Amino acid sequence: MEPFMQHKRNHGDGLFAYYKPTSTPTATREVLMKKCDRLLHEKFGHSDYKGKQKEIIEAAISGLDVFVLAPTGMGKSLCFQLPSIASECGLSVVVSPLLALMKNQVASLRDKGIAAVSLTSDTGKKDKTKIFADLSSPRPRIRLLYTTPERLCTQNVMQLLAMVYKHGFLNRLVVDEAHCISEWGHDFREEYRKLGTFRDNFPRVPVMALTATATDNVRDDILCSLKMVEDRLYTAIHPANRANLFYEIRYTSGQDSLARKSDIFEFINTLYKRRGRPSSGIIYCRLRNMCDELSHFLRAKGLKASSYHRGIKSSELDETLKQWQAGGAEKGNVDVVCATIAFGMGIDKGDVRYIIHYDLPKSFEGYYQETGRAGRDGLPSRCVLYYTREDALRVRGLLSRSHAKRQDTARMIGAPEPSQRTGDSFQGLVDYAEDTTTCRHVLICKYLGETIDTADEGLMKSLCDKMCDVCRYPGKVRQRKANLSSVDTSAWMDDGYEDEDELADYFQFPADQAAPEVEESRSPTSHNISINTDAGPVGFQSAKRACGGGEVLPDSKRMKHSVPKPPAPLVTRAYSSASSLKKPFKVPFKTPFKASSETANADLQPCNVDNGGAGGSLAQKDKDLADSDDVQIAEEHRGSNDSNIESLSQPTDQPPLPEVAVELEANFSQKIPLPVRMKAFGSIRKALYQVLSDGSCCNKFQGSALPTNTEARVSVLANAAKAIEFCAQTMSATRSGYDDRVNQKLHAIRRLGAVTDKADGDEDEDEDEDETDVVLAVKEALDEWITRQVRE
Ligand SMILES: Nc1ncnc2c1ncn2[C@@H]1O[C@H](COP(=O)(O)OP(=O)(O)OP(=O)(O)O)[C@@H](O)[C@H]1O
Repeated sequence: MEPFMQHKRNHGDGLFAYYKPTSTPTATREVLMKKCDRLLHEKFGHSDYKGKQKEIIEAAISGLDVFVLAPTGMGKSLCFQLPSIASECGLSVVVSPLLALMKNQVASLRDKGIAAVSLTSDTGKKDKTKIFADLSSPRPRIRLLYTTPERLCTQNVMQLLAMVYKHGFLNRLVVDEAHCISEWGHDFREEYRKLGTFRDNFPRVPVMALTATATDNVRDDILCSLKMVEDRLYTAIHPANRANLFYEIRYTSGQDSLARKSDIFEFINTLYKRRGRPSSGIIYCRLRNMCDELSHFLRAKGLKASSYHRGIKSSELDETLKQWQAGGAEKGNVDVVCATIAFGMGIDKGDVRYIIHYDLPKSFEGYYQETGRAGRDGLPSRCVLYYTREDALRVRGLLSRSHAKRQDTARMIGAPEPSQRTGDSFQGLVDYAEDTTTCRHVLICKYLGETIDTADEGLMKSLCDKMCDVCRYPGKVRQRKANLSSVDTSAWMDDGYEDEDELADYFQFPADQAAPEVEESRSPTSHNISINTDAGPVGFQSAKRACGGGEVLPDSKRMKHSVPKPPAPLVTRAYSSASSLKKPFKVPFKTPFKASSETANADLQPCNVDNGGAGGSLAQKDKDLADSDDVQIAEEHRGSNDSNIESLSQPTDQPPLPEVAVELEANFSQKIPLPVRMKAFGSIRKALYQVLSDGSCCNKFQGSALPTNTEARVSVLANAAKAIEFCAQTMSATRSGYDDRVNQKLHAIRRLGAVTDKADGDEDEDEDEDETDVVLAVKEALDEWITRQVRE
């Protein structure tokens, strides 16, 4: 077994590291280390190294490959920044997943007078020219070049680096947030996997990979992908524990959002009173509209709150970040940010005193990363997670439907079975929340693959000195858990992945995308739900096995036994383009679609709709559901048909879109009037046609180009538009919500058409949700068409 495979986070001596001597002369190393010590004070203003920083830096300047696993806020950046500037000259290339992360680091380095630049889609032409000129010179002056994996792997950049390498000035490759490399990592980004070519091209250049959340599998995957070499590898693994964070779960039931918001206000207010001044904090919400609602609520109560998500203009986001970083003491500044995961990696503010999760994150690692924004100055800080079983079921439903969709797609295109990693990570989080007997710190460390001897009192005290609700007030925690809705574990065992037909009816989202908006008002207050109440060792065993045990993840069986069926009230006749697209495209028009008052000014070509099919069954379904929330919402909005769906004008040089016959997907609810849906469908179809018909973005669809035959092309795009419309419709309980979602899809289609360097624009999962829907819908329509061709 390779040495790195043996490394485990270990709490015995706190740290675990391998070090191998290299050919770098000792004298040179000593000189460089002295310089690092000096720069640590002079440039970075720190009095001493933290954790294993010194050893890591020593290994780096010795020319070794380095793998660093250290908790959030430990100071990983310094581990590559310091060696990069300690050497007399030469370039370090830093690969980072997020523009925001790069921006922050580059700005901070430049403030210190260090020649750092970023090369991304944001970089202006002039700056790009300067960077290229400098790197092509015989002795480049740039010391740190931040870039994305996509850009790094372009021919231009590789050629440029080849020149730097030839001149002997390519010092190292740094891969920050390296878990993105691994399919087992929660932020997996396919493009990262190409980074191994760096080693092929520049074999003498050392590589450093850093992450806060890597299980054994992830670690092995990273080392293997980057082709890091065993006999020149230094591994530094820090314990994951953040002893200064107080972890707490607040158990509630149902979706009483007012009660939860009030509770959050009380929590913040009490904290302010206790400290005698406001404190910085972040409240994470899965949904954008909840960020807005909550920040509005808190502002109305007198707190300096602001919303942060990808639905807000980036200039406004920059402003919010600035105001929050400045703290709320000044007029106009901000204390608390209500944010989606867009506000995540790269946020480095020392004095964040609390992190609240308004609802459940989608993965354990996400939770760990997000809580890791708190207390980076080492002072006590609080992390509160609001937990309801209804929410757990909702997220579980999303993830399982997404998994089913991936399986479908994989089967269709003959790709390997997708891993169940996301579902297992989420299960780990549910087990963590359900556990009221084990210290939260212990649970986190165990989840991340550490071995903890709970009989070792000294160790236990060092992990958690009454810094979690379970250790601080165990009785109260158990009492509070009684607030949760009751469970029916038999449902857990009986339902799940078996009923493919039913699952195929659910809305499907990619597991690694932000959850879609689901109107709170539609949520049930109690269900027969299937949560494993007997978490703790057993629950965690599975999570650990899933992420750290080195085993490839199981089997549909495990999914079957651990994935509950989403609660009935959330189940509408949902989007399933996979199944719906299997139906042959309908050419004959049953009932011509008539332009009504609300569609008279629609910028779409006339379409035809099968009212008899869709409408008829809808009427029956509405009758059946006469008392449901859906219908009530529909009643409220009946008659308000003014559309806010954006128009996409068709370029004059394109011929008008050919007419198609289409039968929109039926739904139980008629909350969105059919003519409005038809208009949306037309706009989406037109947008797809404009953006995709030249074939320029076919790489997004596994290289499949749209059919050249006009009739087939029209059919594919209409089917895709139908799926996208239904996707927007299914998740909307109100007209305005529907309009917003359709507009988001239209924007996503436009983004697809823009020439982008994906990672550069891809700053958060949340941002890409719509784009992914669009891509999936088109892919499925294409697959369906290809399958039909083959059959015929
Ligand atoms: N030796 C040190 N002494 C004191 N503070 C330090 C030291 N090294 C780094 N820091 C500070 O620790 C904070 C966290 O650093 P950094 O952002 O590099 O953490 P990280 O490990 O990359 O965290 P994350 O994974 O959450 O991004 C920064 O504010 C940094 O200035």
